[in-house]
Amino acid sequence: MSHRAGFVSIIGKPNAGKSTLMNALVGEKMSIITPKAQTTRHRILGIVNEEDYQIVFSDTPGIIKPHYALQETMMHQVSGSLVDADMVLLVTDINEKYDESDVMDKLKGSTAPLVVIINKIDKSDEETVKQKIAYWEETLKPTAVFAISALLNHNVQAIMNLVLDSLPEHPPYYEKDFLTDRNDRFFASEIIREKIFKIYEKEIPYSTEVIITAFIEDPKIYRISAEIIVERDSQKNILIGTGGEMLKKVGTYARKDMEEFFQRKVFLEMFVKVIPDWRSKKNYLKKFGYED
Ligand SMILES: Nc1nc2c(ncn2[C@@H]2O[C@H](COP(=O)(O)OP(=O)(O)OP(=O)(O)O)[C@@H](O)[C@H]2O)c(=O)[nH]1
Repeated sequence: MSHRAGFVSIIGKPNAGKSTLMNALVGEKMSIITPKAQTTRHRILGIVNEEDYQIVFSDTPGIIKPHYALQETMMHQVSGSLVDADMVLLVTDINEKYDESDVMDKLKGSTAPLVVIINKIDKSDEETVKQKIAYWEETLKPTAVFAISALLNHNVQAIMNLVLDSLPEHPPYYEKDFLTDRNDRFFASEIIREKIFKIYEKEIPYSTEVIITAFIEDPKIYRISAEIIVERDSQKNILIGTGGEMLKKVGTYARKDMEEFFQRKVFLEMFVKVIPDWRSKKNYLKKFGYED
């Protein structure tokens, strides 16, 4: 029996709904989703396996003009995901302005068929949807344009059908029981990071990195230790909160999500550590896995 396989790269501006779409396509909560921009820092693969095909979706960080070293490595990951793509899904937010010039720049290097996704139509009206479809057809001359709501899973199947129709004949790229290229440690740290993005304001989430320092898999319980890295003492104080109250909240929510994700009881301990300006230091970025 013939087998088809390919890479589908999901790109777009921060907050357009890339992670939500990937999760809807893959059907698992793989990429963390929060209302704040730039949540996704790494390229993450989500793999859909069936007997006769394998689709490798890759969710990427939102496209921006980089201001510090961490953002530079994030942008390299976007370019990397375009190189081997068999199809590119450009996700746009229907309620955002038309300026997508940095996105267009990134696309210049790509020869894969381009599909424009107009997302969040649940927050719009028919007339605007029509205008946006016309705008994207005219501007990018894509292979197709879809108007969807990733959040409500509206019209997501139509994208899936097109992806399936276009998938080239190829043996599987990954083992058929592989769902992602990331391990349990990665998801544990992403779950903690998601809670930090949800609970804290302003610069705290962007100044934070989460390192899993221990992950012990006992048959009945996972024992997980994490270090939360911030850039300054003042951030450490905010993160911990009066009497440790805020950090406790992070821990409680994160543990609940981990228990659901891993289908195990979880014991979670967290420590906060200051590394001044880690986001601008190449050696720390490398250590934290941001190397290209
Ligand atoms: N109303 C509505 N909200 C959506 C939809 N899709 C995503 N969102 C919301 O938009 C926000 C951003 O979604 P994400 O999926 O994290 O966006 P992203 O493009 O991956 O963001 P970055 O990681 O910052 O690049 C979240 O609050 C989502 O719930 C949609 O179809 N409709």
